[in-house]
Amino acid sequence: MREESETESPSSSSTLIDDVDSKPTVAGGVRDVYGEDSATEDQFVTPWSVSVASGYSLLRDPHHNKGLAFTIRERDAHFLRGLLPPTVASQDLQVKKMMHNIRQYQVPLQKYMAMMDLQERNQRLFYKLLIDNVEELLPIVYTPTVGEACQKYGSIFMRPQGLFISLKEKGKILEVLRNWPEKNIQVVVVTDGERILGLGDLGCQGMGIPVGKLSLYTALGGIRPSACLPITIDVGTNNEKLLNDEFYIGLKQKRATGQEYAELLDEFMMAVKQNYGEKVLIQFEDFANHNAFDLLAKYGTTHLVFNDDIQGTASVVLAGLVAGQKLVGGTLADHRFLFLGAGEAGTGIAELIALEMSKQTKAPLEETRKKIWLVDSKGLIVSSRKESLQQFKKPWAHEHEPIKELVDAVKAIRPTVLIGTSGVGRTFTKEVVEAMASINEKPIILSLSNPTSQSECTAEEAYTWSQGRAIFASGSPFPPVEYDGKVFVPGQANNAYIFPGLGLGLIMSGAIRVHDDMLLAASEALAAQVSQENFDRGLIYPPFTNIRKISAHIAANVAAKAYELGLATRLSEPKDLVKYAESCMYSPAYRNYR
Ligand SMILES: NC(=O)C1=CN([C@@H]2O[C@H](COP(=O)(O)OP(=O)(O)OC[C@H]3O[C@@H](n4cnc5c(N)ncnc54)[C@H](OP(=O)(O)O)[C@@H]3O)[C@@H](O)[C@H]2O)C=CC1
Ligand SMILES: CC(=O)C(=O)O
Ligand SMILES: [Mg+2]
Repeated sequence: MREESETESPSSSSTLIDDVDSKPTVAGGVRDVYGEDSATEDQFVTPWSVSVASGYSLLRDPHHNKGLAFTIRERDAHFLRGLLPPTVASQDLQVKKMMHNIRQYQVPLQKYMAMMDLQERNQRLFYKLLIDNVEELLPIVYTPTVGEACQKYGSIFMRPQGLFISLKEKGKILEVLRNWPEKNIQVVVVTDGERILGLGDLGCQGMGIPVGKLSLYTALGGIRPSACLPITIDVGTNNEKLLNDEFYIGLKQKRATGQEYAELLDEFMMAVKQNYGEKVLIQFEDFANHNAFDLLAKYGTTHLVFNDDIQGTASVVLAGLVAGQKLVGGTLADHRFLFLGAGEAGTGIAELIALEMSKQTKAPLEETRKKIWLVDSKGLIVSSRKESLQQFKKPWAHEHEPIKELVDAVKAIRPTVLIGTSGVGRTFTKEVVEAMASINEKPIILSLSNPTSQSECTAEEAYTWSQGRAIFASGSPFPPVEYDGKVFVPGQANNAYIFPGLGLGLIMSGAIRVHDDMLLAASEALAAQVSQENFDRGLIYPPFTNIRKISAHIAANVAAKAYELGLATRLSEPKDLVKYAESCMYSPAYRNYR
């Protein structure tokens, strides 16, 4: 019975999982994927039938299509003769050709569309391309281009991606989930589109974000594409432009709030767990902060949930700061931190830094928090504002006179680290960066807001205004900068370093809950991947080129923590977790068809 499988103890579920433990696949907690055994007599079951794709339909099946890479033998065996020109090409040659084609496009959005088209046509080639050219293609399938794609989503897409669940599906969400062709889902990335990057409320068009994030789960973290499910929950939009746009693809109504919103989300959360089991990872992405913190708190105790903007961002920034100590010296507790932006990313990062400091120094969290200051749209967060602050800001309301402007806050707090999480571009002005540079020999400046247009400052501004002394990283990538005869390579502080490896670690250990210590474990693993060569170039993050290796190390550290905390349900802990993580990873190489 489904009810039994959901409430079974970790040890009983692991007995079942142990059957597949020996296989190098990323196993989830989902059994009886077709619902055949668990259905009672009064429940309906689906009459599943399995067919073998061949001929014309094989060429149009993105999961199995290989295009010109079908061998002559395969062409004969699968009725493809005549449907393809005579040449047989290797996958490597196909990659070369696709990269050549993509580089012809001058406009990033055209490259994005070419990539999405490839994903719909030949999935393995898409992932091979992305894995082999990750530095070049990440800015296309992810920030910044994905932001523009979301803004224009309604008009650029021919074929829908992911699953759309709107208010109209209330009461039927389980049925909607069952419309998705894959049954063995391990990771769901879900948004309600209200805070898409720093672009605000894009409603239903936010779908580009879960689609993009899950492409990275596969390319960077090795989770099989068939185990990934992008979902957009459409409760309306408050974006007037979209509401008045005849091509808008979502519900044309103001956002549902309060009980109506909560009930839809609750039905969704229950349906996902019922359909995919309790070990399906649900990643909340780009929700507005007035829902994000509550959803995380509410479902953190009942589901395997993780908020990428609060927790993933925190983990990646902490890693950069820990690594950065090699460049600036001292320990975390020797620093003072100032944030512009006190929302999900800002307070999430602040809390994880305070936690790590507390672990390192044994000082209570209330004490370590005092080294961290945040500025929101009304100015410095101080105790005199406490009554009117949102809950998640209250821990940061320290004793200080009110300050309105960031530059004045920099001068008063004298931070060693300045972090931008405001979603507002060009807010780290020349005056602000110069103030940081006058206080610190090597100011750490992180402009985390995405996409590029919302970055608090550009790499060029950070290096120029600090006379080449800033240690700089940004949420969206910037090209290298030449200043005073020296080339500076900015790093990318983006949660894309963390969530794929974190997800893999959770899945491979069969974790049932996400714990803050796992975020610290992920940070530690990422920081350890920064090489001396990276430090010598002023970097506090390793390049994305090695991301699969990095993800394997993150996954191993996270899984080890899950075992240590008793949150892992796969009881036979692999001896070498890094090797095991690598062996679990999806490979996009073509398979031979019999
Ligand atoms: N690099 C990365 O990996 C990540 C980057 N981000 C980026 O961070 C940005 C913020 O995201 P998130 O924290 O979720 O957003 P939130 O909406 O939760 O928070 C934004 C915060 O910025 C403050 N703010 C807005 N305008 C100003 C201003 N002009 N001056 C000072 N503060 C201001 C808001 O103030 P108030 O509370 O008063 O309204 C709020 O505290 C986005 O651009 C997002 O793309 C997010 C996650 C990961
Ligand atoms: C990177 C990311 O998650 C964001 O900007 O929202
Ligand atoms: Mg996000």
